[in-house]
Amino acid sequence: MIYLNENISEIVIKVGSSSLSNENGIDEDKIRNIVEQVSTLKKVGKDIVIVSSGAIAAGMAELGYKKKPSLLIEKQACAAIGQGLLISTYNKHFNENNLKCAQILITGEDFANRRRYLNAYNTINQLLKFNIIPIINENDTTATLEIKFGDNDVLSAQVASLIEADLLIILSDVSGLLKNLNDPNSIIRVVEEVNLEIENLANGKAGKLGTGGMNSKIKAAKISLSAGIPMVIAPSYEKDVIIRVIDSIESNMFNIGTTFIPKGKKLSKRKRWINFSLKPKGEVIVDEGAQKALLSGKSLLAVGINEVKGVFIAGDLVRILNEKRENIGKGLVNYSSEEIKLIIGKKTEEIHLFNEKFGPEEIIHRDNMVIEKEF
Ligand SMILES: Nc1ncnc2c1ncn2[C@@H]1O[C@H](COP(=O)(O)OP(=O)(O)O)[C@@H](O)[C@H]1O
Ligand SMILES: N[C@@H](CCC(=O)OP(=O)(O)O)C(=O)O
Repeated sequence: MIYLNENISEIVIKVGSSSLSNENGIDEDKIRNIVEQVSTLKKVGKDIVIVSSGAIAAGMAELGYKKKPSLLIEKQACAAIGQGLLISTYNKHFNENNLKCAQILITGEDFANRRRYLNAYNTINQLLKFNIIPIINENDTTATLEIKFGDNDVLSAQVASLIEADLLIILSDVSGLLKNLNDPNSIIRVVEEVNLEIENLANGKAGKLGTGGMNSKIKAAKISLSAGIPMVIAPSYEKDVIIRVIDSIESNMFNIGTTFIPKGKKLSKRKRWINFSLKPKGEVIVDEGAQKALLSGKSLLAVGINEVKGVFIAGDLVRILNEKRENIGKGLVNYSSEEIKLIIGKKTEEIHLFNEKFGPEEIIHRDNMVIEKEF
């Protein structure tokens, strides 16, 4: 049965390396199977964006690697060799189904730059209008460790959040999130909150061909849920898995994979971008009064700041910590670390007295702040 509910019209499908390759490189049968399911969904009017791994695995096979190389530069070379092969395989099978696909390669740096982030959004949207299936991968050849998304699970959740998709499906080589890796029956069917107990289930290792492992799928779930988007980790090897996942959500049966259901408050798109696409460049330590003000939704003023750490410029993201060094949240600063040091603990009137050029009174405006409150 094909799901026709209009509520789920935009779907991001992440395909892990093990779901499309084997020790000999790209596994055409696996790709054909995914492409055929996507084609079925396109016929009933769904918009599909694929986030596909597999470039490194494809390149490894070409170079005769038996296991994943450890050096980043070797992986980058493998990805450069494999990415073309990967896309041409998708292209061949989509063409057989009278569909076209497009390649998009992005890095974490692209998403950290708001203009490029919005450009990515516009391009994906235009492709969808053209009825073309965007196939996104991290640009492994240019992404170094500091600017990497790290894995495609997180990238797929960022993409789902960017286009405000209705559903994110992560296809992998496991039946879902397991309590015990050796017992497929220990699957958790529904997760409503990604708490420590859930985070601790991920054992930190990826499979032979994968990169992110379960850790990164849990990180992806946090991003997806903060955007109000349900996410399902599902077994790519099950017949008609994508269509069954959609059915499982539609019927509230949750009978395939692990479904993460959004329950909490949804963050605005801008706050999601601040929270998940940018890396903090420093820290501000605030006093108790400021902590209270921030938790009740106010902006951060100089008077509540005790200390500044790191070197940053206006517009950078910084962490906000309390006096016990517990995390309160993050925000974009209106001033550099050097400027803030000059006005720490001062009231706005005092600051204006000695520097009339002083701009906005907020060091971090509440619209540019995300409260995380991990204490
Ligand atoms: N609690 C868990 N439940 C299921 N899989 C887990 C868990 N903890 C770690 N894993 C590992 O995560 C792997 C899937 O991630 P990964 O190898 O990155 O695959 P993919 O290429 O599909 O992203 C599984 O094969 C499994 O070894
Ligand atoms: N960008 C890499 C994939 C990295 C990755 O996250 O892999 P996986 O854990 O298999 O989804 C590639 O194309 O090989």
